[in-house]
Amino acid sequence: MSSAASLVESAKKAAAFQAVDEHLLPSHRFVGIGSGSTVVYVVDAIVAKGPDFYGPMTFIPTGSQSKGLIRAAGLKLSNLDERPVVDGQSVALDVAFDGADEVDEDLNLIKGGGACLFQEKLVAIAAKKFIAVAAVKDYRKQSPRLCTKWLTIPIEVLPLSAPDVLTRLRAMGSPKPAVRSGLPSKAGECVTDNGMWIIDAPFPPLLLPKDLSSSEDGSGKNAGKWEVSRLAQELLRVPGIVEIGLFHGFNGNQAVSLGQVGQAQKPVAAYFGTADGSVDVQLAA
Ligand SMILES: O=C[C@H](O)[C@H](O)[C@H](O)COP(=O)(O)O
Repeated sequence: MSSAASLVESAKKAAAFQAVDEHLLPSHRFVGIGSGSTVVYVVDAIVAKGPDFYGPMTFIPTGSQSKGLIRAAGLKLSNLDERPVVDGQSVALDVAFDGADEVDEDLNLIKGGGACLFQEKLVAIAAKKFIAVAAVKDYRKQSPRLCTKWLTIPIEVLPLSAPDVLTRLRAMGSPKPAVRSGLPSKAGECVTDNGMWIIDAPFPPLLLPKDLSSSEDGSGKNAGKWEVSRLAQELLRVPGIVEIGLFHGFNGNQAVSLGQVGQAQKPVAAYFGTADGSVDVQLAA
C-alpha cells in the first residue's frame, strides 16, 4: 500500500474509533451499521471493545456488505424488520453509524457513491442518533455546499423507468445524468442490493435555506441553483425514483423537538479523519 493510501486508511480508522468511543454506550441494544470502506473501521472499533461490551447488542445492516461485516466480526445480526415491537412500534435503533460522500456545513449529506443509499436511509431514520464517519479523501468531502466536491447525486431508480427519469432530471437542470455502469466488475448497469439501478445526476452546488434571497419566487431555486431540501422533495416526486442519496432536513435532536421522530435523515455529528492524524468533529448547530 502506498503511503498516501495508508494515510487514508489511518484517517478513516481514527474517525471511526473516535465516533464509536463517543457515541456507542454500553446501554445500547440496537445499532445500525452503514456501508462503505470507512464503516469497516466502525465494526473494528466495536469489536475492540470486547464481547462483554457488544454481547448484549444487536446490529442492523444497510445492505449485503454491512451484513457480511457484522457476520464476519461475530456480532449479533438482525434486520430492520425483525426488531421487537413495543406499543405497536418497532423499537428505535439507539445509534447508527455510516459513511458519507460529501457533507455540507448544515450536515446535509450525499451518499450512494458505493450504490448503497436506500437501506442506509431507512436505517438512519429508524435511529435515535445518526453519526457520519469519513476520512482523508473523505475529509476533502467536507464542503460548505453539497455538489461542490462530489459533483453528482446518486439516485436509485426502477430499471425500466431509467430513460424517463433521465429526461425528467435534464428538465430539472441536471446537465448530464447517466445510469451508473457496473464496470469493471460487472458488465452492464450497476445493480443495487434492492435490484434497482443508480443514476448519477450532476447538479450545480446546492443551496441552504439561508442562501435563498427574500425575493425567491417559491421555486426553491436561486439563479438556477436548487435549495437542497426543495430539490430532494422534487426528485422524490418523479415516478420511478425509489430513493435519493441526499440525506437532508433535520437531525434526530431536531426531530424530537419538532415531534417528527422517525423522520430524521441528517447526522448529529460527522467525524473526519484528517491528514495529520487528528479527527475533526462537525456537530449539528
Ligand atoms: O454507497 C455507499 C455509501 O453511501 C457509503 O457510505 C459512502 O459512499 C461512503 O463510502 P466510503 O466510506 O467508502 O467513502
